[in-house]
Amino acid sequence: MKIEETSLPDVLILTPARFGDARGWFSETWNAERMRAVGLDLAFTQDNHSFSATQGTLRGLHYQAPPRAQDKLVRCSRGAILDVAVDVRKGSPAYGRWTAVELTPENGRQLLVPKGFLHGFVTLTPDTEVQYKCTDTYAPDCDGSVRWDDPDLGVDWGLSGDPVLSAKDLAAPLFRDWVSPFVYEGKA
Ligand SMILES: Cc1cn([C@H]2C[C@H](O)[C@@H](COP(=O)(O)OP(=O)(O)O[C@H]3O[C@H](C)C(=O)[C@H](O)[C@H]3O)O2)c(=O)[nH]c1=O
Repeated sequence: MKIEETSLPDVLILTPARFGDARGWFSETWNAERMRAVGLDLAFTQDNHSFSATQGTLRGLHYQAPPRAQDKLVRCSRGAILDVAVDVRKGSPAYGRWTAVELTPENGRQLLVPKGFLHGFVTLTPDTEVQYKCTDTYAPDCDGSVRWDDPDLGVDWGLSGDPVLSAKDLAAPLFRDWVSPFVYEGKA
């Protein structure tokens, strides 16, 4: 597993090795024992899979608040996405800063988005599928979001037109009107 930093110190890119042969290739997309050995001790309890038919579908910026906060390991198994994480841990030196990484089945990249970060993605092709592991199960009462196009965050989604959004995302609050439930406790 290749582990790379992004422009946000605690958001990592994990790219599993691919073992090729005449049939194609095999890859371990997650191995808890190997990851614990390099200091990534994550107990995933839920796997998610979403399909977005239209290019330019934007899901985000979302979080699940404590005590049900989730670390997420995100990968794209069909199509392509620009995956975005925003540090919203009060007291973090990177508070309000974002990073974006292109995930495709071809590049095999997975984005590790820790607790305390907003998460969202925009699809770069039609018929895109995203699969991600979470370290807590779904808790609707703790589910929250912030505007994808918030002017203070200034995320560059690379969009050429209006995105396809859910009603929930259309109604999300602005960053300045929102109080983060997360506190920075040093490196994730
Ligand atoms: C997140 C979730 C949703 N649902 C149900 C609730 C709704 O009936 C339906 C769609 O939910 P939602 O519109 O919140 O789905 P997304 O817009 O893809 O939300 C996700 O998108 C961003 C990228 C995330 O990181 C989060 O995992 C999550 O917020 O699935 C469940 O049953 N379980 C779940 O864990």
